[in-house]
Amino acid sequence: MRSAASFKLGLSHSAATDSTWKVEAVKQVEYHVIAARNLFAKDSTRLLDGCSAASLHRGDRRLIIIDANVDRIHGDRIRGYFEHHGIRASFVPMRADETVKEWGSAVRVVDAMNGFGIDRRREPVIAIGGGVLLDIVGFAASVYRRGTPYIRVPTTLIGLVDAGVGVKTGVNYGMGKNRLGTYAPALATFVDRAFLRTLDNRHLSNGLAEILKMALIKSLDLFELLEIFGERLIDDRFQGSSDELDTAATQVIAESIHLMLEELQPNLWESCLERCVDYGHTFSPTLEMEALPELLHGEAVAVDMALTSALGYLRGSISEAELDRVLTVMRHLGLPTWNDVLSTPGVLGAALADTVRHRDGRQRLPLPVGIGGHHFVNDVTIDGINSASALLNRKSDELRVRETSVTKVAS
Ligand SMILES: NC(=O)c1ccc[n+]([C@@H]2O[C@H](COP(=O)([O-])OP(=O)(O)OC[C@H]3O[C@@H](n4cnc5c(N)ncnc54)[C@H](O)[C@@H]3O)[C@@H](O)[C@H]2O)c1
Ligand SMILES: O=C(CO)[C@@H](O)[C@H](O)[C@H](O)[C@H](O)COP(=O)(O)O
Ligand SMILES: [Co+2]
Repeated sequence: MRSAASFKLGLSHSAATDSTWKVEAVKQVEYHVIAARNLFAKDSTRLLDGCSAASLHRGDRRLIIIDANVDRIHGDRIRGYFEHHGIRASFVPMRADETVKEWGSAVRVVDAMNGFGIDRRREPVIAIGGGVLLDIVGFAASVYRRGTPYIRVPTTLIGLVDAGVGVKTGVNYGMGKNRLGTYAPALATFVDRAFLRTLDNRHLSNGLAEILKMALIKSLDLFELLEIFGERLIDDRFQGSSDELDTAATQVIAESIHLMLEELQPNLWESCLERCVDYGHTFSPTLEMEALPELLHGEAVAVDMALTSALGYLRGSISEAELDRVLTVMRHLGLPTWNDVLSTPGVLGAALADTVRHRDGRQRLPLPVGIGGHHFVNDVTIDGINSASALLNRKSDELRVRETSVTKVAS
């Protein structure tokens, strides 16, 4: 018989005292964001080869959760692709917009996984759709059997540059934006801007808000690209109908993803809550939910960025000329700089208070420094926000008047 002393244990503890065990483990994470034009063209093997983890060669069937609108427009082509490559694909079309980004939709995905009898490790769920669909499917997959692999194919601009590249999943709960969620990277995301051909102007503008966010806090170069090409990229739906627009579309999307991943990779689990990518997301979660369905996600982010740019000007971190330049670009990109929800009594204070709870008791509020820089502040007061809101209201009115007179002169 072995004596107790002969057991070799990996964890250390002292038998002489009441024991406590400390467990430390590191989880290695690897995922891929892969640019792939015309992903579902029959001769494209990008999705098949993808990367070893996301390869479709493992097993010959797949569960595909697809945004119902995307299915209506692109479904035949996508079905044809899987048939062509001998993969038995089960399609589950789902309505996916902010008003149904809720627990019940996640349950529908869980039901689909149960119905399909998904093989937990070798049959990644494929999510095809906008940010809402990706967030819902990612959430459901991450809790199903405590984690089932999934692959993302974003079909909106927000999906391509933001919702498809990070590790956050979630659904709204009550008035709480993304109140239920997990950190769960997809195996891979395939970024195919051909999908943007069928996206309407408003949703293209919506995605440009998140690109503008990256520009305002990190890159004057990207901001200038948006100034020069923003409107034309919307008209062209990022399809690259000329060499110049093709280069601009590629640069804007790639740079935005790159800047985002630069911030995410060292802080994937948000152990540091001073995140510059939270810019535009201090007041907007509350504004978006209060105004739902009037404000899209990117529009609420734009209103927040306009407000905090005005605040930055009043605090001396950006000049008035820079503030005007930012507001002008927003308008050119088809984004609002104002929404009346800003005037709802108490809403800005409540929004800040909720964000402070989200950021472990401090504001950690990213504010612009010039265009392309940022710093974090913790001393914003309600009076300061109200002054910024009043200034923004006035400037937004002036912009509208100027736009109306320009339109009159043009007609
Ligand atoms: N997880 C993250 O890190 C992250 C990051 C940014 C945003 N988000 C979330 O993303 C959501 C917003 O995503 P969104 O802007 O993509 O909205 P969305 O998913 O609601 O899509 C917008 C609309 O476009 C339709 N659609 C999708 N693709 C289309 C296409 N190719 N052609 C025509 N119509 C198409 C959809 O059916 C929908 O009606 C928000 O809920 C936001 O919180 C998540
Ligand atoms: O909107 C999102 C994620 O939902 C992104 O654009 C953004 O970069 C950040 O993740 C936001 O700051 C949101 O963070 P959180 O409030 O969901 O924690
Ligand atoms: Co966002």
